[in-house]
Amino acid sequence: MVRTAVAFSPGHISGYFRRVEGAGPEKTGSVGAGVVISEGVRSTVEPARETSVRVVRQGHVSAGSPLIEYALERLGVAARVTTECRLPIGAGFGLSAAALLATLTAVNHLFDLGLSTEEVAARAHEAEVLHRTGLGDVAASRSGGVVCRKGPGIHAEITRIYPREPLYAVSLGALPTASVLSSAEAMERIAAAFPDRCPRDLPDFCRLSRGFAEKSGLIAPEVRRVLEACDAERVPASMTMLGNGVFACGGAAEQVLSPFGEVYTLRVARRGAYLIEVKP
Ligand SMILES: Nc1ncnc2c1ncn2[C@@H]1O[C@H](COP(=O)(O)OP(=O)(O)OP(=O)(O)O)[C@@H](O)[C@H]1O
Ligand SMILES: CC(C)(CO)[C@@H](O)C(=O)[O-]
Repeated sequence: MVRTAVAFSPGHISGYFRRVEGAGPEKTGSVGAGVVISEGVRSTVEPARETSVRVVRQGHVSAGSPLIEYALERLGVAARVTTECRLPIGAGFGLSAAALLATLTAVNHLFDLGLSTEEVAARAHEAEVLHRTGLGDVAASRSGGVVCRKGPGIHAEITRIYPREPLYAVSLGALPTASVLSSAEAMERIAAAFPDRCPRDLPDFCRLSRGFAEKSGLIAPEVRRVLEACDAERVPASMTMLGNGVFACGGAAEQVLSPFGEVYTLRVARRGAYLIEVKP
């Protein structure tokens, strides 16, 4: 029987952020706030002669993931990797970071690399920043909660609160993170829109995020229509950063979002990436 390791990492919805450029990927990232969510990525790995990645979502399989391939090469290992998720990719659910954290957690055990959880996160963060697929998602998804990141990278001070109420989200399509992070103009608008405080609770997170989204100029017309429907029912809501999607909180949110697509009911995660099993 082939030795196999399986791990899971929660995803992360970023509500507002500001890029922080440091000397090298370790000190580069973002400050901001987001919610680590119960849904994420499950990764199954087994040793192989060459690395290959299969990305499975709702029965649909695609091949390849440059950032996972990069991270495994840096570790000097080769594995057959299968990632599985329910949420859509590229839609602002932080799945690139979750795929990295889950895969590297599994690989660490599969090959007995002896990396600490901090080293696993450092390598995932490096791959994210270099590929421009995220800035603060790895730091957030290392643990659970509604997070407020006060510095860039995985060593920064992060506060976490754990509300029990769910968050609801719909996706209207992908918005490749790299396309926004590569635009100097978008980064300037984003920096000017940054609300300089941490959220008190989930509704406060939604409101601070909305103020940021409005000023950032990132809201596409189809996202605007959903936000207007939320406003009409006084449901606090904002845009998933960075995706064409909306998250909302409060009892009426599910009903208000439902005409616009599949509504995901998301719990605030209680913990970060973890190993599920190693066999045999
Ligand atoms: N589940 C996954 N398994 C493997 N690779 C993934 C997965 N999700 C994302 N990726 C990698 O990340 C790239 C997309 O990155 P992007 O940052 O746009 O998506 P995301 O992380 O889902 O969304 P966001 O960062 O906007 O929250 C994909 O091209 C793929 O290489
Ligand atoms: C850049 C970003 C919005 C992409 O999901 C996220 O990584 C963040 O908040 O830094």
